[in-house]
Amino acid sequence: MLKQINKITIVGGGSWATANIKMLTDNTVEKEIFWWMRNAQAAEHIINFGHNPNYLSSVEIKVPKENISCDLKQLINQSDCILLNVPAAFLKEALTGITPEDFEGKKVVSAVKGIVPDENQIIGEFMNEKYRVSFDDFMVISGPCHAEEVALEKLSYLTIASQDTALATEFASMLNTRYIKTIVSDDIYGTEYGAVLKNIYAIASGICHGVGYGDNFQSVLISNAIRELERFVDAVHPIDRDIKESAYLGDLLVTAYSQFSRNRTFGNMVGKGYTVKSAQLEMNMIAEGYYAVNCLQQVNLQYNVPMPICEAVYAILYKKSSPAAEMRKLAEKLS
Ligand SMILES: NC(=O)C1=CN([C@@H]2O[C@H](COP(=O)(O)OP(=O)(O)OC[C@H]3O[C@@H](n4cnc5c(N)ncnc54)[C@H](OP(=O)(O)O)[C@@H]3O)[C@@H](O)[C@H]2O)C=CC1
Ligand SMILES: O=C(CO)COP(=O)(O)O
Repeated sequence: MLKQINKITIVGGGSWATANIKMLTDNTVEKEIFWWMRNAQAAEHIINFGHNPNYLSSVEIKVPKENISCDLKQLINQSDCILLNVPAAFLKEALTGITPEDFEGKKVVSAVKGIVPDENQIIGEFMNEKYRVSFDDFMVISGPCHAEEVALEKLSYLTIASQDTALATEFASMLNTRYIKTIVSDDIYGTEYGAVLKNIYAIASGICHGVGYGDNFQSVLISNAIRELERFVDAVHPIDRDIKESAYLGDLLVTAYSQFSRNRTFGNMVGKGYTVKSAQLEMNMIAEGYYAVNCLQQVNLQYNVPMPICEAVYAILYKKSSPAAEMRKLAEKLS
């Protein structure tokens, strides 16, 4: 079958974008990679020294110098596939000046694990509604995988989801390496919402740790979290899915327990008494779950799924509820 993807633009300059660049350029399937980031100084540094100065700086960047730019429109127009990798809260800003025509005939991949604020849409819905990207041309990269472990070439598994599983299989073949294995799925909604929710549960896990709960309680929290996640994705998009698969349970586990998790680290700081603002300032990175829990409250107005863990995190982050008191209340609702 004719190859559909030949030229890929990665949109974003953070850790996960850097890790995606590494995977795509370590993989030997023929393709050309372009890289957009908003930070001109960082782009200049990468062009001169071959390393991202701000994120995963040990990774050697093998993108041709002339393919790294801050001009997104030009890069999109040169590509047949666009991989979105900025945090959801900044996606609209990153796409300023880009029109539906720019995306015409292109494949779009989301490596974002968040909800677009105000629109309260997952990335597939947002790209479909605002940029007329058909769900048949849309893919999601997810699964339990921290950028830091990709940098260390630790064996990791990614799930590529699309309605068009032949397209997902083609894209997956461009990520496989000695240290990356890929799984193909057709569950865009479950994969996107699963990734959004696990970030919120990782914040809950961090908060619990921060206020002093131990491993025994953590495991009860996470076993309740996977049931809450399943209730929600089944309500939004009821298909036959096994929530124990790596894209759902696996991603929840790695984010809730890993030392590398931004969401867990952020929650831990909040549990220890940092304000939301000071925790955010302390981290050079973005905890998507902070934005997502606010959007999710809105989305769930349609579905009314019982979500006590999300509600507790929302109350702590947005209503200034005491983490210790909120977790004590939550503990009464877990089983
Ligand atoms: N890191 C990981 O292991 C994984 C991350 N993801 C997902 O990838 C997405 C990107 O996250 P990640 O790469 O980790 O991000 P990081 O936390 O590593 O970096 C933050 C990114 O956000 C950008 N940013 C910060 N503030 C602003 C702002 N005000 N306006 C515009 N952009 C801003 C930064 O740009 P700048 O450098 O120019 O400030 C940078 O690109 C998220 O949805 C995340 O959930 C998914 C799987 C794994
Ligand atoms: O999605 C991730 C791991 O699969 C990354 O999670 P964090 O953003 O919490 O680091």
